[in-house]
Amino acid sequence: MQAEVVRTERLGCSYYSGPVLENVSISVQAGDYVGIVGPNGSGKSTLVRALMGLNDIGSGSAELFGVPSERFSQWGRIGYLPQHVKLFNPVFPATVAETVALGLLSLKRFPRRMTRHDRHRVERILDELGVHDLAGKLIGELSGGQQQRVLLARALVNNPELLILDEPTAALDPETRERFYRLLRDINQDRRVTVLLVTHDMGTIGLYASKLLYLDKRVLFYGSFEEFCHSADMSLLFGEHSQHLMCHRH
Ligand SMILES: Nc1ncnc2c1ncn2[C@@H]1O[C@H](COP(=O)(O)OP(=O)(O)OP(=O)(O)O)[C@@H](O)[C@H]1O
Repeated sequence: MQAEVVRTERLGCSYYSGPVLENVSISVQAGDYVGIVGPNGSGKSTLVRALMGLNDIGSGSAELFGVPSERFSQWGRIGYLPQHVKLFNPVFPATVAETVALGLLSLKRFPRRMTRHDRHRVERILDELGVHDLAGKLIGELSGGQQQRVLLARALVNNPELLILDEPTAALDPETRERFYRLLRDINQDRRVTVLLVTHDMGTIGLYASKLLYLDKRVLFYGSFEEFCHSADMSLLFGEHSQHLMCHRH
């Protein structure tokens, strides 16, 4: 049996303005690549923020690696790339290597020192993401796509088992976006990292993700792409043309 990485049971979240998510029940298995889609304001970011302990859970429950989220503390097992990461100011005084090293240091207790092994890990991940030659550059001098790769390197430097990304491709040009998606696919397939990816790239996500979560304050669909593509309910919801566009792989 595969290990369960994320489980929510009738999860609900509210802001002062009212409920945003209701009755969300999902189970994510190790190795899954879940595309989380839905219209603006449908609660996608709220869901991943609730999993990360950044939003309160109003009702129901969530578990990470089998541990109730309120008691979960092994944050090194999760890499998180939040939405709207501000691109860095050109004079921000940190190099690429230092920015990635922060991903390691932030999980250490005081005194927060880099070991030789840590430096090696930073170098290796920069290499894997193809930004090794930028290691000594100031992060603010890089293009948006390069900065996004560096932020992904920071999220990956602890060798997380689960990677949660909230609209990571929003600022990328189409070519860089494709490359980013291929990179994530390789991370998911070669390293067996479980991926939860919030996106509006409805036409692209079908090429890469193994499961689809369609949210609109509640779960409208959760299952494999095969199920999605053969669902008459989803044809009614999206229209056959849009469903076909998302299903070109299947
Ligand atoms: N901090 C907050 N305080 C109050 N309301 C909020 C807050 N954050 C989000 N909301 C509201 O909650 C709802 C869901 O927002 P959320 O950001 O989760 O949606 P989303 O599906 O990620 O949207 P998008 O695709 O536009 O990024 C929206 O109506 C939003 O206005």
